Amino acid sequence: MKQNGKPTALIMIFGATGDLANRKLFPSLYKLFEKDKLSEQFAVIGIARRPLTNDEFQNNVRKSIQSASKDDNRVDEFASHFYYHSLDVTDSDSYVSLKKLAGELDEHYQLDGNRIFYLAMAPEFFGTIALHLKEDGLTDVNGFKRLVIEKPFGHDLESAKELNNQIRTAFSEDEIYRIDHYLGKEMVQNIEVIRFANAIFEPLWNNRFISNIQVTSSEILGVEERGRYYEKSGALRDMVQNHMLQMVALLAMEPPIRLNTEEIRSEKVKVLRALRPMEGDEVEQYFVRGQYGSGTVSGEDVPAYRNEVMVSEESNTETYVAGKLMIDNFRWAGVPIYIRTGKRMETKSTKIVIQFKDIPMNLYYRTEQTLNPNLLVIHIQPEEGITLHLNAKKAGQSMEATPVKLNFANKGIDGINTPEAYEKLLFDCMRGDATNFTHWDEVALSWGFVDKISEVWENSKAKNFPNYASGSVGPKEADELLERDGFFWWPVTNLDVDNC
Ligand SMILES: NC(=O)C1=CN([C@@H]2O[C@H](COP(=O)(O)OP(=O)(O)OC[C@H]3O[C@@H](n4cnc5c(N)ncnc54)[C@H](OP(=O)(O)O)[C@@H]3O)[C@@H](O)[C@H]2O)C=CC1
Ligand SMILES: O=C1O[C@H](COP(=O)(O)O)[C@@H](O)[C@H](O)[C@H]1O
Repeated sequence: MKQNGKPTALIMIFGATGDLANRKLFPSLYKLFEKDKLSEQFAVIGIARRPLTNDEFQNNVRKSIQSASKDDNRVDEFASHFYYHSLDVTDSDSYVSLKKLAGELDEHYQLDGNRIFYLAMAPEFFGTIALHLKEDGLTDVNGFKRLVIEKPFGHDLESAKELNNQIRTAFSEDEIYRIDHYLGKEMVQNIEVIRFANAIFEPLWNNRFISNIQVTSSEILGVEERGRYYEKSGALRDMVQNHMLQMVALLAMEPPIRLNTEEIRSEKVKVLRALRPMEGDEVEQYFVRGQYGSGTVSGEDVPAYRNEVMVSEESNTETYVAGKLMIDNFRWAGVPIYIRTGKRMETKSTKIVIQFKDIPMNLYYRTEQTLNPNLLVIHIQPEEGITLHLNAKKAGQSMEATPVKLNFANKGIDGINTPEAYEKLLFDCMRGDATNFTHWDEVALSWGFVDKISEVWENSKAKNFPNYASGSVGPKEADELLERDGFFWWPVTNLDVDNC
C-alpha cells in the first residue's frame, strides 16, 4: 500500500549501531525523506545488543546525517520516526517484545503491515534471524515482507546454498533483496541504457567489432580495520564474485525482451552460465593474484598487507586479482573480457573500457601513422560519464589523423546530483523493484565460477607475495596476462572525463 503513491513500511535494521547503518543507511533514508520520496507513514526500528534509549538512538541518527542536511527541523522530524530495541539476535525470547513494538508502530503509523527486514550484521547471523522472524511471527503480516541481505552471501557455493536454504524457510525468492551496491551506482545502471538506447553501439556490440573489454576497479584504501574478515575473503570473494561479475553480466547480456526484473535477470544468468569454466591447471593461465607490500599512497607511507591489524605475517590472501574471462556464446566467442581489482593501488577508479577492433585498412598508412583504436570508456567512479575515443583530421593542410575524445560527464549537467547507491537501492526495495538486486541463480553461478579459482589458490601458496608496492598499478603478471594476447591495460588515469 502507498500514501500518495509513496511507499509505506516499517523498516527493521538489525545492526543499527554499526558502521553500515550509520554511514550509509541512515543518510540514504534521510535523502529519500528530504526529497519527499518517503511518505509520512514510515517507521524504523534499530536493533542491536547495546542498551540505548530511543532518545539516544535518535541522537545517533541525527549525528549520522549531520553532513547531509542543514535543516534541523527536517532532521528532527525524520529522527522522530526512529525507535530502538535492544536485542541479542541469538536470544529467542527477545523477539517477542520486538514483535509487540512492531505491531504498535504498525498501528500508530498505519503501515498496512508492510515490513522490511534489513540485515546490516555479520553474515553468520543471517540464517538465525530469518528463522526467528518466521518462528516468532514477525513475518505474519497482511502487507509485504521483504528481507534485505548484505554481502557476503556465503563464503563459497556450498555455504551460500546453506544460507539460502535457511532464509528461504522464511522468505520466498521474490521477497529476498540481496544487495550488491555496485548495482545501485548510477553509471552501472547506465550500461543498459548506453547499450540498448543507442543505435550506434548495439550493432557493434559483439565479437565482429569489439576486440576486448577491460573492467577495472582499483582502490587507494587498504584493508583498514577489516583484517579478520578480509583474511578469509580476499579480493576474489570480496570484489570479483559479486561486483566485477555483475558488471560483466550487464556488459555482455543479450537485450532483454522487456525491461523488467525477470527478463533482465534471466539474461544476466545466461552470461554467467556461458563463462568458460577452468580446470585446476588452467587457473594460472587465466588469473593473476597479488598482495600489496608497503609503499607510498597519496604522499603517505603505508604498511604492507601482512603488517595490517588482524592479518597473518605469512598471509596468502590476495588483495589484487586480474583475470581473463571468456564468454562462450555466439556474441562473445573469441573476445577476452579482462577484469582487475585491487586495494592500495595508485588511484581510486572504476572504469570500463570497450576497445573496438581496428578498421580493416588504414588509409593513413602513408603518413606512417598508427591509428588509435576506438574506445568507449564508461566512467563509473569517482567521476561519472562516458568518453568516446575517435580519430579525426588534424587541422591544417595534411590529411593526418589525430585522436579526439567526445565526453559526457554527469556533473556537467545542471541539477544533477547523483544519488548514492544505497539511496537508490533502499527506494527500489520499498517500491518492490528487485531488478538491481541479485537473484539466487546469479549468486550460485558466480560462486561456482569463483570456487574453482579459490580452490587452486588456497592449495598453492603464492611464492612471490607481496608482489606489488602500495601506490602502484599492481603486479607485473597482470600486464603479462594481456601482453600474451597482444593487448595492454588502458591506464585508468589518462582516460578520465576531467582530463579530456
Ligand atoms: N560497513 C560497510 O561499509 C559495509 C558492510 N557490509 C556488510 O554489512 C554488514 C554489517 O557491517 P558493519 O556495519 O560494517 O558491521 P559493524 O561491526 O560495524 O556492526 C555490526 C552490528 O551488529 C550488531 N550486533 C553484533 N552482534 C549482535 C548480536 N548478537 N545481536 C544483535 N546485534 C548484534 C552490533 O551492535 P552491538 O554490538 O550493539 O550488538 C552492530 O550494530 C556485514 O555483513 C558487512 O559485511 C557490506 C558492505 C559495506
Ligand atoms: O563491497 C566492497 O566494496 C568496496 C568498494 O566499493 P566502492 O563503492 O568504494 O568501489 C570495497 O572497499 C570493499 O572491500 C568491498 O567489501
